[in-house]
Amino acid sequence: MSNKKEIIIKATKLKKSFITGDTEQTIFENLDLNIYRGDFTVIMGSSGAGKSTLMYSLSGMDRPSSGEVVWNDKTITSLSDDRLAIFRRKNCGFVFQQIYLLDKMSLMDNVLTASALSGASKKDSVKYAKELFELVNIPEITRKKFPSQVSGGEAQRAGIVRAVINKPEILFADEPTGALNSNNSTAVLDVFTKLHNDGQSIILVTHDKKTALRGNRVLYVKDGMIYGECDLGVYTNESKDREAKLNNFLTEMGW
Ligand SMILES: Nc1ncnc2c1ncn2[C@@H]1O[C@H](COP(=O)(O)OP(=O)(O)OP(=O)(O)O)[C@@H](O)[C@H]1O
Repeated sequence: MSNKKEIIIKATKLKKSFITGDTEQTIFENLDLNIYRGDFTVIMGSSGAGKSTLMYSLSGMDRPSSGEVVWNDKTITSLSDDRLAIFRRKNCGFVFQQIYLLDKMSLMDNVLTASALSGASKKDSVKYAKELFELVNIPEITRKKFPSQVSGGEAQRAGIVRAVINKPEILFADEPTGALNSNNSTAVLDVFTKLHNDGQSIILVTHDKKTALRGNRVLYVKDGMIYGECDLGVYTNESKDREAKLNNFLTEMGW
């Protein structure tokens, strides 16, 4: 049997620059990158290095200035805005540091609203939502609460349920534990680990080493390119070996 990993995203010669006033700032240029199915890919790098910008280009949330992003056989960089929005809705789940749940709806209704937009049947969605709420450890009583009535960790876990309810090909996360305390953070990271163990492909941007340890592949963005990458192997627990490997890698990268 071949161990060759299947590519989901192939990015070629990506360039992204922003023009502010009369100054052009190039964030990355000539960047080539493959993202593989089933990987938990972590993007690290110093503040302002372009981690989020890269994630936005890969997911179609933003367009690169030039270059190509191909998902399976679909070149998303040449889709119209409308088609790109449909593509994203179908293929991407997003989790951010800020949790954008709708305040006037229960956690369950927030999730069901997201699945209704995808055209899934209500019965199937309710069944799957219940499974996911179990997975993220949110009991039935809490699912009926409004976002203002739950903890930050519970709200973020519900946000993750909403992000994966439509079975996205890739779950994208940008500092998903950035606003959480240590216990809530661990509970959220445990959800990412469970999803990854169930086969979910994940791309996550973080500054945090503890978070990065949950991934199996760490990319380091620096000087407008993927400066280095580290194969951490699959997370089982925060073993000293993986931690040492990540520490050495980050030192090499100039972290
Ligand atoms: N819409 C925009 N207009 C102009 N400049 C932008 C825009 N978005 C990002 N930038 C610039 O691009 C650079 C990279 O930003 P980005 O948010 O990708 O960095 P990052 O590595 O994720 O940083 P951090 O870790 O601090 O969140 C920054 O210098 C930022 O100011």
